[in-house]
This record gives sequence, structure tokens and C-alpha cells, in this order.
Amino acid sequence: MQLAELLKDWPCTVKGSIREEVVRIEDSLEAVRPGDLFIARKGRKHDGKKWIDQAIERGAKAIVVDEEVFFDDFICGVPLIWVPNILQFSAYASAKLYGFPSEVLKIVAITGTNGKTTVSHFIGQMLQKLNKRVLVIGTNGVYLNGTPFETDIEQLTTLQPKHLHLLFLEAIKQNVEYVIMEASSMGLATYRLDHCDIDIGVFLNLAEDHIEDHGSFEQYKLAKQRLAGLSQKLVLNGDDSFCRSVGVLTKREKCYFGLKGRVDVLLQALAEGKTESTCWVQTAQKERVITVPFIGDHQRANVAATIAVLKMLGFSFDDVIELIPELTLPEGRMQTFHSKQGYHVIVDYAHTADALKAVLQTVKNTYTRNIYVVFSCGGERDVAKRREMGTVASKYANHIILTTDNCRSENPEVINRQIAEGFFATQSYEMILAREEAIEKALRLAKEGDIIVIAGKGHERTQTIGNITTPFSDIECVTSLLARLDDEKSCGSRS
Ligand SMILES: CC(=O)N[C@H]1[C@@H](OP(=O)(O)OP(=O)(O)OC[C@H]2O[C@@H](n3ccc(=O)[nH]c3=O)[C@H](O)[C@@H]2O)O[C@H](CO)[C@@H](O)[C@@H]1O[C@H](C)C(=O)N[C@@H](C)C(=O)N[C@H](CCC(=O)O)C(=O)O
Ligand SMILES: Nc1ncnc2c1ncn2[C@@H]1O[C@H](COP(=O)(O)OP(=O)(O)OP(=O)(O)O)[C@@H](O)[C@H]1O
Repeated sequence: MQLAELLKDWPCTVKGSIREEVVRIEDSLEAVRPGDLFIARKGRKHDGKKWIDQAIERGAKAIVVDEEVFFDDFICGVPLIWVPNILQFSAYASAKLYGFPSEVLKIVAITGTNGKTTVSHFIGQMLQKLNKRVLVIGTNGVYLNGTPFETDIEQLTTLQPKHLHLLFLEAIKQNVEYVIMEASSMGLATYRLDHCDIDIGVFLNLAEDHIEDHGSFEQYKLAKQRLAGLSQKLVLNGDDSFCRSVGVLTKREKCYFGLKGRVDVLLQALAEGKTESTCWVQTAQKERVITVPFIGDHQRANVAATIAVLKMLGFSFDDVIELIPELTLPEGRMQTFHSKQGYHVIVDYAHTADALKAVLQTVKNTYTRNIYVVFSCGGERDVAKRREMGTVASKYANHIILTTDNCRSENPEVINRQIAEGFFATQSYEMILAREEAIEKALRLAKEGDIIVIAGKGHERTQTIGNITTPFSDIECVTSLLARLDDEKSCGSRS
């Protein structure tokens, strides 16, 4: 596309010819190809302007910068463009350069502190069963009709616009009709979803998380709230005060879902013996109580959100409800393993206090024996949540093993001491920093009927200590330990 066309509706100042053609947008020097428009932006760690000369050597056809002062002084051999907000411009230019492909797709974007991946996968599974082609994008990667879709793009929960709109184009080529994607607060705050034609925005819940990334809880809320302005219709959690406030602030068409909203509906369900597995979904027209195949209020809320989205996409309640028993949780969410010795191990991605509470409360309500919890917290982020997660774990666990979870440059012992500050005085716990050893210790302690919850890593396949990332998977670790320990036990009982 000619620069003249690309820039015509956006405020900018240009030095050089606007007749140049550009084919791609790129802000990473290493990925620049001939014909690219290079976005030389200043980030938290690097200033892209230092790469301008190298980007031109690699074939960049024009350069965009974000500082007027720099623009005035700098001369380069290709057109130089100054824009006031370079991130907003990147989102706009990516959408426009690739022909606004989101307009052709039906797009659902999901935000919330917890449950985004789960709900995206539930919606994806439902659509697939309704014979639709669907792309799911989020923390667990990109899936085309339930199968991992290989891409070499930077793996973020919410993709950067330069990748997102190209992926939409690819999806259209693959006859995809629906795209279900996670809208992270960071993605919304950095305008990654601007100029995306979002049909339905979903608000699941709000808890304190990522505060350090955003500067304050207020900023975090404002970032999430942006999704309402970017979406044509909304699906909102009626049990969550933040989600309700989003509903009050907008005139857009909306549908509420929840668990607690209608006491009379739940009493009716109780009379039918269904309270452990019911949720309600309310639209302007009607309300339904539905049976859900998972334990835990949080999973019922996730199913209710899914139904509400499908309803808003135009599918009939009856068709959707029939499919609920076939839903499965994504990898690393309440993934349960059963030992031959009669204890159970749950691997769960809970890495916020709210998520840990949801899981442990569910476990406590479901099983009556001892609960062991193995976890830690990530380094270099959200220090405040460490103590809170400690208190939550201490409320439910009989014994806690503190370990290591992507401590990055921090000392995991210090992180664990901060977690332990939240424990009740009588809490029984120990610290085993090597994660595999911590898991093995929990498995060796457990007796018949006990539950071990291994929280924090879920589907992840790596562990980052210092600046070294090595392969590590809780799922693989538990699978091989169970095989070994069950084997040891059966050999022991034979001898
Ligand atoms: C806060 C945030 O969005 N950070 C992303 C952002 O970093 P940044 O703006 O600080 O950029 P930078 O690293 O200083 O680099 C500046 C410029 O130099 C370029 N560069 C940089 C280094 C280099 O060697 N070569 C190069 O060309 C970069 O491409 C960029 O254009 O741009 C980088 C380059 O694309 C991303 O890697 C980085 O995401 C990092 C990995 C990250 O951790 N992001 C997290 C916070 C994030 O977005 N998470 C959410 C989920 C969390 C949630 O629920 O909110 C997500 O959606 O994934
Ligand atoms: N609706 C919910 N409310 C509270 N906790 C939940 C909910 N759904 C899932 N969880 C908990 O949060 C964990 C993460 O779930 P999921 O990956 O679906 O959330 P997410 O919002 O995508 O997380 P992230 O932003 O970190 O990728 C789950 O393993 C579970 O412990």
C-alpha cells in the first residue's frame, strides 16, 4: 500500500516521499524484511530509534518515530514519519495495511482477571461442535478447530497488532468464521485490540493483579474497561460489581450471566437437587438454569459466560445446552491425576489469590481428606499478591510445600518468605526449592483420599531461574512421578 493511502486519515508529519509502497509493519529489528514500514518505538527496555540505520539496511521502506524533537533533527535515506501515539498508530496501520480483516470475521474478545483461557476454549469447543470453523488465540497459544496452529509470532496472551491482523488474514484463508481471543489488560492498555472489529466483548471478573504493570488498580480497571468501547455487544458477569458497573456505563446491547443473581431460580434448582452444578444465564427475553459437568463455582461461572456468548452469537439455547456435557477444560486447568495408592493430584494454573481460592475452595467442598498445596510466586512482578496467596493457601491446606515458580532474577527463598508472611500461625509448611523434589515430597506424604494441588504453572513447559529458562512441566513431572511411585509401592507390597 502506498504511504499516502496508509497515512491519509491519521495525524502525522512526514519528511520524504509519501509515494513509497510498504508491504508489512514491523517494530522488531530482527524481523525486518524488504518493503517494511519500521516502527522505531521507545519501550520499557529499548529505544527502537537506535535500530533505524540497521532497519534501513535490512530493506525498511519508511520509518515511524514517536518523538517530535528527534524527528526535527534526524535525517535518513527513506521517508520519516512522526506520529503522536505510536502504539495507537501501529494498531491502526496494521489493521488498514492488511485491509481490516477483522470486519470479515465474527470476533469475541474476553477479558477478566481469571478464566479467560478457559472460557475461550469452551466457546471454541462449542462452535466446533456446531460445525463452525474457529480460531482461538490466547495464553495457551493459537488453535484452529481445537488443533494447535503453528506460528512463529511472539507468544503473548493478546497478540500485537502487527501479528494479529496477519493472523486474521490467514484465518480467512482457512475459511475460519469465528475468532475467540483473550483480551489481557496489558494488551488493552497498549492498544493492541484497537481497530479490531469486535462483535462481543466479555467481562468475566476483576481482582487485584498486574497492578505493578499498570501502576495502580484504577489504571488496571481502566485498561480492562477499554474493551467495552471496542465491542459492539457485551456479555457481563452479573455477580461481579466491576462487570455490572461496565454494564451501567454503556448503552450497548448486553447479556448477563452469573451464579448468585436470582435466589428464586437457585432455590428451584436446590429443590431439584442441582445446586452443585447450576448456573443462570439471563438475557432480555428469558432465563435458564443449566447443569454443568465441572466442580467449582468458578467453572460454573465460566460455563454460564460461554452459554451467554453463544446465545448472543445467535445460537439457540437448546442447541447450546445439549453440548455442555461434552465440554472439557483446557490443559493445566484442574487437570486431575489419580494415584493407584488412592490419592489425587490436581495441576492448576492458579497464580492469583482469587484463582487459588477458587480451586482450594472447590477441593475443600468436594473432598474430605488432607489437602497438600505445592506452589510459589513468579519473580519481578506483583509482590503484593504473595502474602495474599499465602493466606488463601493457609486457609485451606493441611500442609504447604513452598517451591520455585519462575523466580527470574529474585531469590525464591525471599519470595517464599513473603508468601509465608500470610500464613496463619499454626500453618504446617516446609520449603523445597527444586520444584520436582517438592512435588515428589507431596506425593510421598499423601495417603488414600488425600488431595495434592500443584498450583501456578498449569500448562507451562518452562521454568525461568535467573535469566535461564529450562524445560519443566508440572504435568510431565506428575505423570512420571506417579508411574515411579506407584511402581515402587507395588514392588514394595510384593516383596
Ligand atoms: C508491557 C508490554 O506489553 N511489553 C511488551 C513490549 O515491551 P516494550 O514496549 O517495553 O518494548 P521493549 O522490549 O523495550 O522494545 C522496544 C522496541 O524495540 C524493539 N526491539 C527490542 C529488543 C531487540 O532486541 N530488538 C528490537 O527490535 C521491540 O520490538 C520494540 O519495538 O513489546 C515487546 C516486544 O514486542 C514485548 O516483548 C513486551 O512484552 C513482554 C514479553 C511482556 O511480558 N508482556 C506482558 C506484560 C504482556 O503483555 N502480558 C499480557 C498478559 C498479562 C495480562 O493478563 O495482562 C499479554 O497479553 O501477553
Ligand atoms: N471464573 C474464574 N474465577 C476465578 N478463578 C478462575 C476462574 N476461571 C479459572 N480460574 C482459576 O484461574 C486459573 C487460570 O485460568 P485461565 O487460564 O482460564 O485464566 P486466564 O484469565 O486466562 O489467566 P491468565 O490471564 O493468567 O492467562 C485456573 O487455573 C483457575 O485456578
